[in-house]
Amino acid sequence: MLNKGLDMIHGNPRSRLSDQGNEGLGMIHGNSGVEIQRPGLKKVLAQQSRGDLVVMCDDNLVGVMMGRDMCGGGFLMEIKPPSAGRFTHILSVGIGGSALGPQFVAEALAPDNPPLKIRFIDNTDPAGIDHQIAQLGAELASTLVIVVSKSGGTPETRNGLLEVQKAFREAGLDFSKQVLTSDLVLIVRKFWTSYSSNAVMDLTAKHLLEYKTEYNASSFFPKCGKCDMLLLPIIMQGVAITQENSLLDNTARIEGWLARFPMFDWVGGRTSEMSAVGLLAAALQGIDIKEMLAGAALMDDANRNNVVRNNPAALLALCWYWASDGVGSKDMVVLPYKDSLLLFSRYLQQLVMESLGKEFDLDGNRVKDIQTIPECLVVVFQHSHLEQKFSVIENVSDIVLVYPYCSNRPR
Ligand SMILES: O=P(O)(O)OC[C@H]1O[C@H](O)[C@H](O)[C@@H](O)[C@@H]1O
Repeated sequence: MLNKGLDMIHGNPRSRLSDQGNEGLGMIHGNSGVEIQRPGLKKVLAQQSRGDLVVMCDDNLVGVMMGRDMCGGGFLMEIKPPSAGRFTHILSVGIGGSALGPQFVAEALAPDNPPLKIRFIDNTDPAGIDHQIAQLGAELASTLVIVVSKSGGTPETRNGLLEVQKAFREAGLDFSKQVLTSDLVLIVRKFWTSYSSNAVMDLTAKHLLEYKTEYNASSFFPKCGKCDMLLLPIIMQGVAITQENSLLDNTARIEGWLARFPMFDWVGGRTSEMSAVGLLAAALQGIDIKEMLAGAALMDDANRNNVVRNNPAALLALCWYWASDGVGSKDMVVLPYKDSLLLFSRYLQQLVMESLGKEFDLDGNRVKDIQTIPECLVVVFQHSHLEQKFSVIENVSDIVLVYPYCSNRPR
């Protein structure tokens, strides 16, 4: 799972770089159609965690947001909404695998006061959607909407998007008109392609002006107060993360949304957290996505270990297999002791039940191995569970209990 998720950050899998000669490349731009094989990937992640590289995630808001100016000040690109000074909120619209990962990560890893606070519309309940929009109130004007759907046609997500667009209209904010012309998008893409290939590390005002001239953009680029870098004002309100040519992709393209991040068919929606689906929202909340990727790489290594007792995923699977007689005869109940892991069980539920709840295995054998993780059980369940165990019934062995824990709330 992790490997696929990690590979995703390198964009188009069609061409490959070998391990050799990768130093300094590190970040890969999706348009260049490059993928790094695993040994190279590890090296890249190590470099990223030293902070000397920029994580690129295709066409490429993560790259944009991660970019620092030469003097180490604010973002090189100043991204702002058309009707407010700066973005204050993200409204993420998606469901299932396109919502649960980012939700879990926001709950577990976002700083106490993130630069952008995130809200989710992940169901088609009209009252729930209205509630999220109403709570934004006037801050809708400073809200960046990210619409995530691998298929691009999921009705719940489409409903959420339509409701959000309606709310923008009613607030006098035109969702689609408030996006930038493709000229400047081109400039941004070209800029980052150059930056990411190390061709241009000494980006100066002059260099950016060349782009400005080349694409005849009429925007005014203010200078950074501390160095010579120019700030590119990017005006936008809507971002789509979806498969190319999906309904959502076409909508975003026709309506001229600023950014469209591709999702690839070989990445399962439920395992897409380490792709643009999870990384974009995380980066915008100020979560260190380089550390996320480095941590994922560590787990990826651990879960490839052939020695079962050193392989956490294999151990968990084996325990569950053993405890449920190999046929999923018991449910797994996940009790996070950490408040920050509250949504872990909900994320895991989708991951496991959708992956394993199949009638046939990969070889076409009938397995009907229906393994279940009941809906999000929080640690308070531990309280009632113990009460039940010690006072009412003796036997609660119809479930497998898992207690995820981490010593500190990561920052
Ligand atoms: O990302 P989408 O295509 O909109 O699909 C959203 C979700 O739909 C269903 O729930 C599928 O079972 C999930 O795997 C998927 O993540």
